Amino acid sequence: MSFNQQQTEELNELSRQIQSHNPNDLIQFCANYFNKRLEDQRKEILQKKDQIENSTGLKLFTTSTGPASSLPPHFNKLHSRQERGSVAFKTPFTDNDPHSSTHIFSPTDDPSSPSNSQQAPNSQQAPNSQQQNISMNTGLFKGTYGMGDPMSTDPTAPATSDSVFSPSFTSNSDPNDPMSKSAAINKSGLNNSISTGNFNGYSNVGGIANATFGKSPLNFNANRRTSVSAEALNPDKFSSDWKPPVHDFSQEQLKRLNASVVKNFLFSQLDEDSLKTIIFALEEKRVSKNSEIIRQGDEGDFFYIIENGTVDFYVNGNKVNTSGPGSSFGELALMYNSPRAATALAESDCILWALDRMTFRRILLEEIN
Ligand SMILES: Nc1ncnc2c1ncn2[C@@H]1O[C@@H]2COP(=O)(O)O[C@H]2[C@H]1O
Repeated sequence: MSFNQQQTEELNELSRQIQSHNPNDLIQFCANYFNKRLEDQRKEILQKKDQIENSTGLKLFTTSTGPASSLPPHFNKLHSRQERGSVAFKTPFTDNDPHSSTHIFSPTDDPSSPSNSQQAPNSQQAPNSQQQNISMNTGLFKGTYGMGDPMSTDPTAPATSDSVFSPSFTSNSDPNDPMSKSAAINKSGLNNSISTGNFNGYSNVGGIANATFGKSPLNFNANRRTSVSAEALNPDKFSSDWKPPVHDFSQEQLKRLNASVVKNFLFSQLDEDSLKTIIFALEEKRVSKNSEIIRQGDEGDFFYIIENGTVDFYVNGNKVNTSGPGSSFGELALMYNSPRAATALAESDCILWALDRMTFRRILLEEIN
């Protein structure tokens, strides 16, 4: 088989990058490289959006304006969409998180260096492990950072109803497209790297202890996988009768959800039904200090929101990030069907809310697409 022109150009450029950086971790480097390519491609589409709309008269990205159904009684006090703020998907690792006043970047980071393994080559905004990004109260779903702005230049934001993909650019039936509606995951095929059982009460998952600042406490990633098995990600295995989980909450949990997570969980692109679905699909998970919540290289199983506590992130053993209450993490593997990009360790006892992979993809990503 011969490559077409686009494929040849992509491969040539990748070769050039590899030759110029000579990375130690080739697989990680390639992953970073293509993530950056994806970012750039989306950014370009955003920048051309108005131009295309003006010249064609077509509205490429419509915003859902349908009437919202009512929430169940427990959530009558949920904030209105306006009160929840404007939000869309944002990953805080490949560009500056506007919530963080302490986010520090080094423009000279080597993309293949362990401290920067999620960062794409040539990025001007690489998180530097020597300059820790302490982003308390920041997160993917925190509002007020210009999300919902159709011309937002956040290249990492997945498609929202206002942004990113034009109908001609992405096919909803392309299983290779990580944002494809058909690229659903068969959860039964997933390896739950941190099983729900580990969260039943405070536990020390993985026995990781004595974390030292800036370095992972143990060689926790020795068995790092560099790809996610085709079986786990086979969209054909998605069952059409899938239903999102509906959990029972105690009054006390509802109160906490209402007071913290829901307030910070700003799914402004979701209609009330979807918001309700997401909220009832959340599972409370408590982890004890030093527990491994996510292991780099594993398959993605849950997306997490931090209600309480602090979580540290390590890439190839180097601490790269810290998140606190209101932040969320674990979105990358679910969004891109990729291995976990970092290890997440509880820096303190934490209360987390976990959203399973299927609900994340089927409700959240589809809804904001
Ligand atoms: N510097 C970082 N690089 C990659 N992932 C990070 C980083 N800091 C925090 N994370 C989070 O760690 C998570 C590990 O699982 P995911 O790859 O699904 O999603 C990742 C991010 O949410």
